[in-house]
Amino acid sequence: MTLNQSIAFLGAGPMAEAIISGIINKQIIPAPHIFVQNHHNKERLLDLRNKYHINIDNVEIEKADIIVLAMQPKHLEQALLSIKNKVTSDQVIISVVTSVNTSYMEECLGGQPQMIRVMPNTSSMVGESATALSAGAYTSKDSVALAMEIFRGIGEVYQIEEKHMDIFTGIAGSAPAFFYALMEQMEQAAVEEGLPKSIARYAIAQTVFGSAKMVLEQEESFAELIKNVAAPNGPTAKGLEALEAFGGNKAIIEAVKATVERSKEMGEPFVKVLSK
Ligand SMILES: NC(=O)C1=CN([C@@H]2O[C@H](COP(=O)(O)OP(=O)(O)OC[C@H]3O[C@@H](n4cnc5c(N)ncnc54)[C@H](OP(=O)(O)O)[C@@H]3O)[C@@H](O)[C@H]2O)C=CC1
Ligand SMILES: O=C(O)[C@@H]1CCC=N1
Repeated sequence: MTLNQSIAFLGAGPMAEAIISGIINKQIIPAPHIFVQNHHNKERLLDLRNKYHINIDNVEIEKADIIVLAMQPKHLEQALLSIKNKVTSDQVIISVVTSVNTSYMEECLGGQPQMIRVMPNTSSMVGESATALSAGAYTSKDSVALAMEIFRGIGEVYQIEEKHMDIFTGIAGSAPAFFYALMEQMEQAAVEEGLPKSIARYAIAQTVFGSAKMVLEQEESFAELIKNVAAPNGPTAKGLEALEAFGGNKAIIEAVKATVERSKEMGEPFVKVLSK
C-alpha cells in the first residue's frame, strides 16, 4: 500500500540510501514525497537525486510528516538542535542512529516528541532488512503502526524493548558485514582452489540465501540442520572440525559481543547527559 505521508531524511549516507531505495522500490512512499538533506556533501545529494528522483532542495522539516535521523551519533545533537524549533508532536521522528536512546532525543527536542528508534540493516535496499523498532515515551500507537508499515515494506520488523537494541545491532544491524566477511573468505578459498571468481561469488551467495531460507521455513534446530549436511567423517564433518579448531565458532561469538560492547560504549555519553 502506498502511503500519503511525506518523509524527510536528515543524513544521506548508505543507511539513508538503503531505506530510500527500499521504500521507492516497494512503492511505500513515492519519490516526490521523499526529501533528503545532509551536512556538507552536495555531490552525494545530486547523486541520490539522479538515482531516485527525490527532493534535495528546500527541505522543509516543518512540513514533513515523518523525519528520519540518519547521521553518526556524534552529529546527532547538532541535528536535533537544528530541528528543535521546527518539529511538533504531530510529526513522527524516526532515529536510525546507533546507540542513542529515545529519552536523550526527547530531552534534546523538548516537549513531547513522538520518537521511534529503529535498527535496520543495509539489506533494506533489497527489501530484506531485519529491523528492530522501539517507541519513545510520547509515541502514539498509530505512529508505531505507521513506522511498522514503512519498515515492514523493506523487510521484517520486530518490536523490541529499547534495552535490547545493542544486542540486536550485534545480530542484525552490523551482521551483514560479518556475513560479507565470511563470504569474502570463502570466495578467496574457492579462487585459491581454481574456481572462477564469477561462479564462486554467486554460488556462495546462493548458499547463504538457501541456508537462511531453510532456517526461516523449516522447524529444525540449527544442530539438526547441521546434522543433515554433515555425514559422519565426511567432508563437511572435517570442515566443521577445522572451523572449531581454528576458533571460528568462538570468533563468531566474540564478533557479536564486541559489537554489543562498542554499541553500549557509544551510548554512554548520551546516558550521562541525561542524568546531569
Ligand atoms: N550503515 C549501516 O549498516 C547502518 C547504520 N546505522 C546507523 O545509521 C546512521 C547513519 O549511518 P550511515 O549512513 O552508515 O552513516 P554515514 O556516516 O555514512 O552518513 C551520515 C550522514 O549524515 C549526514 N549528516 C551529519 N550531520 C548532519 C546534520 N546535522 N544534518 C543532516 N545530515 C547530517 C552526513 O552528511 P555529510 O556527508 O554531508 O557530512 C551523511 O550524509 C548511523 O548512526 C549508523 O550507526 C544503523 C544501522 C545500520
Ligand atoms: O557500525 C556501525 O557504525 C553501524 C551500526 C550498525 C551498522 N552499522
